Amino acid sequence: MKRKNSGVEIEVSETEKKVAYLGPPGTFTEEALRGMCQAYPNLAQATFIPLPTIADCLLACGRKETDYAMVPMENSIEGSVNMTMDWLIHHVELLIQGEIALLISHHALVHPVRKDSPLSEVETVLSHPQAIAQCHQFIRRHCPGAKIKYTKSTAEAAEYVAGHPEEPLLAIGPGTAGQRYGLYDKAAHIEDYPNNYTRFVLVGHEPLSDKPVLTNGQQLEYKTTIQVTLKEDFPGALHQVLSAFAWRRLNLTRIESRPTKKKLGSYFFIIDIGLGMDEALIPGAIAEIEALGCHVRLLGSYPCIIPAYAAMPSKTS
Ligand SMILES: O=C(O)C(=O)Cc1ccccc1
Repeated sequence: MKRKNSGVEIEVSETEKKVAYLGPPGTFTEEALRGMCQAYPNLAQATFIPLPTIADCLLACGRKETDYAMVPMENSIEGSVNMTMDWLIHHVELLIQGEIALLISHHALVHPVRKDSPLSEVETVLSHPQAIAQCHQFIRRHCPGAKIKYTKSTAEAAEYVAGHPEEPLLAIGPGTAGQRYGLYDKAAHIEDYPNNYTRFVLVGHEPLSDKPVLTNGQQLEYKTTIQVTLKEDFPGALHQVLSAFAWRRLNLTRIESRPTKKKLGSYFFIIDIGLGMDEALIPGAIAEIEALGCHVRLLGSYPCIIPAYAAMPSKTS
C-alpha cells in the first residue's frame, strides 16, 4: 500500500521497520538517528524516511505508516522545540521510546561561487529557527544587513543555497550538510554559546527491541515524561503535584508549561522525572496526583544516551 505525506510517497509494508525523520538528508536529526542506530543495532536495519517537517514525521508515525519518528525535542540554548511538544500533546498518541543528546555545532555555508566573497555581502541567511536563534551574535556581527529566512530544517537551507548560486545567500547548519550539498564552509562553530546540546527523541508505538550499546564513554540514564493537567479552581494544585515527587525524593529534570489551546491562561505541565517507570515510586506519585483530581498522561519512560563530553545542564529539583 502507498500513502502520500507532504508529497512524499511512503511504502507501507509490515516486514521491515521504518523510521521517519526530519529531513532532507543532512539534518542534525539524521545525525541523531545515526547515533541511535549505533546504540541500537536492530534499528540500523530499518528504512529511514526523510520528511519535510516535524509534524509530517509525527503524523506518519501516528498513522502507523512508520514504526518510529525521530525529532528534535529540546535545545540547551533555545529551550523546547514547540512544534514537537505541541504535536505530541495535541495531535498524536505516541510514546517516547528513546532519547539521545547531541553536541550541536553550526557552520556558515555558502555556494562555492561565493567562497571568496565577504560575509558582509550576504543578503539572506537561511536556516531552521532553532539554528538561527543559536547563532544570533554571529549573524549580527558578520551579516548585519541580512534578512532572515526560516526553513523547515538546516539541510533544507543548505539544499536551497546549493540550488541558487546567483543569490547572495548563507545557510547555517551542520558541516556534513555543507559537504552533502557541495557548499563552501566559511566558518565553523558559529553558535553563540559552547555546550550547545540538543535532545532528540525517538517516538513510536513499540519499545525498542534491544538494550542500548554505549560507545565512547556515553552514559545511560532513564527518564519518565508525563503531562499533567491541573484541576481547575484548585489553589496550590501545582505545589501539591510537585510535593508528590518531592517526598518520594524523585528528581525532576524538567518542568514546563504548554498552553492547552482551549483558553487563555490554561496550561498543561510537562514533567520529566529522572527515573524509569519502576514498580512503586512513579506509579505511586501518579496515583497521588490523580487522587488530587488532576489528569496524568504518560508520554514515555525511556533510556537516554548522553555523550561523555557533555557537561549537561544541572538537574532542577
Ligand atoms: O534542522 C535540523 O537540522 C534539525 O535537525 C533541527 C535542529 C535545528 C537546529 C539545532 C538542532 C536541531
